[in-house]
Amino acid sequence: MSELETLIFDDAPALLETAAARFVDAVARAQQARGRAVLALTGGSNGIGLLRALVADPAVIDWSRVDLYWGDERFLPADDPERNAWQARQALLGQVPLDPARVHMMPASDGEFGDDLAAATRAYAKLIDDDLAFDVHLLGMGGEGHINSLFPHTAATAESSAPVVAVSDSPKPPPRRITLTFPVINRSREVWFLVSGAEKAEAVAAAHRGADRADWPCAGAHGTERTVWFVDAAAAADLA
Ligand SMILES: O=C(O)[C@H](O)[C@@H](O)[C@H](O)[C@H](O)COP(=O)(O)O
Repeated sequence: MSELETLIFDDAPALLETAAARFVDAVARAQQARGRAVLALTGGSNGIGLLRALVADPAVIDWSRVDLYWGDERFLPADDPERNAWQARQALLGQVPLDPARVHMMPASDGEFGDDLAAATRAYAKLIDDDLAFDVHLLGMGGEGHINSLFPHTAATAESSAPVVAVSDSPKPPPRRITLTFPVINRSREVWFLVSGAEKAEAVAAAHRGADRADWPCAGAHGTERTVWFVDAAAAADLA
């Protein structure tokens, strides 16, 4: 039976402090149980804020046994500061002893596949084996409830088999993106939402009442073992 935990904090810094401590613990537990920790990172202020919080004491994690993937990415040149991977590298990844072979960034538009979004998407899908389950999949969330690049009422959000899809017309710029889908998000052992701000309150409440994921994508993401909502008081304002 999967557990739902909703943790409410005064503000985003308090939320990130606790999420970082729990992250360290989750990585250690996964490494102890299965020899490695398989993680899906996310962008946004809190997704990157969590990585920044970890840089304070990086030695508490055995980075050599961490496998990193991304929940979504903007299909832009590798050195574009809008890319989640670029921001993650600045925040943390450039400063810890990761095994480069275990850092699976989504392709950039000036990489191996050039500007071919479909080929880049297929290549990333090859990395996501049927039995790959993230120990922790981090998620930020937009005010309309999007997670990764799964926006309300879109084909990517409705996808029920492909683990990775291309988005060519994202309602939020930039339009071209690559995203993991619900079939793979929902194989994760733990799904963690990192959400702050009053503009997120309606979506937080929709997810907690089990809304339809087509309307509120955030309502469709669950860990097989645990789903944790780290929210600040403003984002929790509409919870019963
Ligand atoms: O895909 C994007 O264009 C955004 O970066 C987005 O997905 C972001 O991660 C969420 O909107 C949460 O962002 P915050 O953590 O900044 O609220």
